[in-house]
Amino acid sequence: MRSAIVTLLILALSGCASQPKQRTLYDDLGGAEGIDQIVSHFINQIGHDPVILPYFADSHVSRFREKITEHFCHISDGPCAYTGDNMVDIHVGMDINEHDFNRVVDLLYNALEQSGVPHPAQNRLIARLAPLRSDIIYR
Ligand code: HEM
Repeated sequence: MRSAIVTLLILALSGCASQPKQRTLYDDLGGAEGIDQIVSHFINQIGHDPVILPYFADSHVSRFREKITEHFCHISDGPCAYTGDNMVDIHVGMDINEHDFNRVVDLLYNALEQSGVPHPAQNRLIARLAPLRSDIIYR
């Protein structure tokens, strides 16, 4: 009886060990700390870009930081809910063209590079953001 219980315990424990948590894009971006760093570099990139900065003239950096952090976390399968506005509502009235959209993507690439994110993870994040393009441009 005792050995049966021990066997069951061992089986239960090895069952736990054989199901490791699936590695997510969030993990590959460096988790919460990594995304914090990416967002800091991204905001810095925007702050130095003469074409993109004017779009943010009336924005609150602290809110943008909080919501874009949640957004990147959520879209990369991290443990966060996105509590900001939807993509259309945010960008409506900005009349963003394709050129400026691509420019923001380039700024994000720069931020990912500065944060030391490996290239495959950079491309995976951008691939998840790309489908949002039609909600953002010409609104
Ligand atoms: C895939 C690309 C993009 C994503 C995922 C994205 C996402 C976001 C998010 C999450 C916010 C904060 C939402 C909130 O406050 O509730 C935001 C705000 C903003 N975005 Fe975007 N965005 C993108 C592209 C762009 C582009 C291309 C521009 C301009 C060229 C832009 C300009 C802005 C501005 C100005 C704000 C601040 C709005 C405000 O303060 O009310 N975004 N964006």
